[in-house]
Amino acid sequence: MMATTSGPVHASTAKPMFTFGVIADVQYADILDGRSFLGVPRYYRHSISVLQRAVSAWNKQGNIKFSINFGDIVDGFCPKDKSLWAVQKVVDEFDKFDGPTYHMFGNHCLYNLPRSKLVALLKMPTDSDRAYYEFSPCPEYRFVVLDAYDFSTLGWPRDHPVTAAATKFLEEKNPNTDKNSPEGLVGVDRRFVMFNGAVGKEQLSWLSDVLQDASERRQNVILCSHLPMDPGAASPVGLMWNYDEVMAIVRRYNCVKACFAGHDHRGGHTVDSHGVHHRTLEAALECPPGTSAFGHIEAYPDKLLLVGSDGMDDTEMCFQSPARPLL
Ligand SMILES: Nc1ccn([C@@H]2O[C@H](COP(=O)(O)OP(=O)(O)OC[C@H](O)CO)[C@@H](O)[C@H]2O)c(=O)n1
Repeated sequence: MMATTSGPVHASTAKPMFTFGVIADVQYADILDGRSFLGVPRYYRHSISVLQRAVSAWNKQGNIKFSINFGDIVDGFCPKDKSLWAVQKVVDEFDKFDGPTYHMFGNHCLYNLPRSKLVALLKMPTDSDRAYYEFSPCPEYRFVVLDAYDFSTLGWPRDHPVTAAATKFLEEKNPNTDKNSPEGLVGVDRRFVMFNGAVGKEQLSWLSDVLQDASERRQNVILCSHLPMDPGAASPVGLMWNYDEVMAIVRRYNCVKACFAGHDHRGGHTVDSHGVHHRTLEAALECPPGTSAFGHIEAYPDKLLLVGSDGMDDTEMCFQSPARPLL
């Protein structure tokens, strides 16, 4: 039995259908250690060692089918003339893993490089500049990777209509001169800061179509996003701007079993009122030298089991409604 924040995890005797690796917020930069805005130590050079340990553990385990990187591959403090080099250096480490890695955008990625460049560098499986996509590792499971900065002030060209619309939106929601500051905002309204973003209209409609199709196929869906989507699993200041709209779509179907995210570095876990698990993953960046935050997740027909390294809590996520046979 393993220790967890959410109760005891019972080692399963059954074989998982598949297993995948997870890591979040590497935020690598070739700079001296520093601190977050709130004073939490950040180890910019050590974070790539955490990734190296993750890849080595996944390869050693031998049955990790793919890995998911939950965004913020490099830090905003990375000198901009080194951004391309730093992203490539981290991608090269992921490439040492014996399987594909699925990436998503985080705010720090977008402080460094434009969206179009990142889509290519991160080899996102899309046929355009779109940074959201889905894949199915087996007939019973579907993964949806969201672009949580599709509607945001980050990453789009200055004269792009999304930049103008998102700037106006933030102006209406956040009265502070510094739009990264949540000062004066109360409760979940604290999420209306510039380092967050939203899933845009077209992406919402695409999500609804994917979930409809997954429901018809009786698939378990796992939503992946850099930004958390439930206040029980993250601090309000880390939430997606329109997490409520995304969750309203999720609740039209009952195929989504878990939502995974990064961004809020201390991590968290909750089960929402509809039985959906929300697990925010602990950040690689904030692991003191010699420690690590990564894990692998075993997928069963009726649950997910996250087995974490020292800095990532183990979590058993039992589904409220078990998977049914395919039609
Ligand atoms: N209260 C704050 C918090 C942050 N900032 C500034 O915003 C930029 C991004 O912040 P940072 O902490 O680096 O963002 P992360 O994505 O690493 O983490 C997100 C949060 O932890 C979510 O919970 C940076 O320039 C900060 O200085 C701010 O002004 N005021």
